[in-house]
Amino acid sequence: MTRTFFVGGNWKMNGSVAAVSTLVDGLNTASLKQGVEVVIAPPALYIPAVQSSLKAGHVAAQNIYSESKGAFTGEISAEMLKDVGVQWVILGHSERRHVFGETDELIAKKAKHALGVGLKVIFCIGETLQEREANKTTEVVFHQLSAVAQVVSDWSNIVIAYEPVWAIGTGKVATPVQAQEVHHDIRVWLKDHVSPQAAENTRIVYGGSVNAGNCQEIGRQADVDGFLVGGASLKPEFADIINAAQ
Ligand SMILES: O=C[C@H](O)COP(=O)(O)O
Repeated sequence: MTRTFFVGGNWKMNGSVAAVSTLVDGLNTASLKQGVEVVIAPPALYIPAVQSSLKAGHVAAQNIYSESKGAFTGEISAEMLKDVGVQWVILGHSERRHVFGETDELIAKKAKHALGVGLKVIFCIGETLQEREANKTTEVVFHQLSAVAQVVSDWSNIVIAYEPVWAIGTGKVATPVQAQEVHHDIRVWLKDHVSPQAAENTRIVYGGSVNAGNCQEIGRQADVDGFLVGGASLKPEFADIINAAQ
């Protein structure tokens, strides 16, 4: 099976009514390669605006809580996303893990709930610089994967985003070889711990300082099936990254 190239734009906590309109207009008028799955994750408040105006892609939320409804001030649920027609959610982003203290267990619970409701999940994993320097990269990402594998058996609606924490927003992009190595290890892990089909079919995308200048080479790696882009998704160069699809 061919894995459709996937490019996500995670706007994080950036934007305004005016900026959303400019960004979406830019994407709507850009010349974009066909056959690339584009998913934009604006701040939740701007989801309806992007959803109603974006032509060449779908919309994701940047987070959900693991419960359906109730006394959880400030949170939104998978059911609410489904209710307004959102298909995707990002879970396990390193900023959720490190700024908001989300654990592997909570992220797994959210993933199970989101998938059960019918959402597709962009599941982020990745090691810190300290962990990489201690040669713990695979140990860390395998642990993050295992937490979800313990509660989810069907990975067909999951895109894995490998995002080394040291590369996020730092300008220090992983080399193509570094990205390929970890993506390959993740694919082997999927084969051994989920199924050969999951290994073959699951998209594994790279995130961390992707830009128009480095995307071609990284995107060419055998086990890199796309990108999750932060900073550059807020700029016109995001169209070039989409067009780097192999
Ligand atoms: O979700 C996106 C990643 O955190 C990458 O962010 P960045 O492209 O700004 O490094």
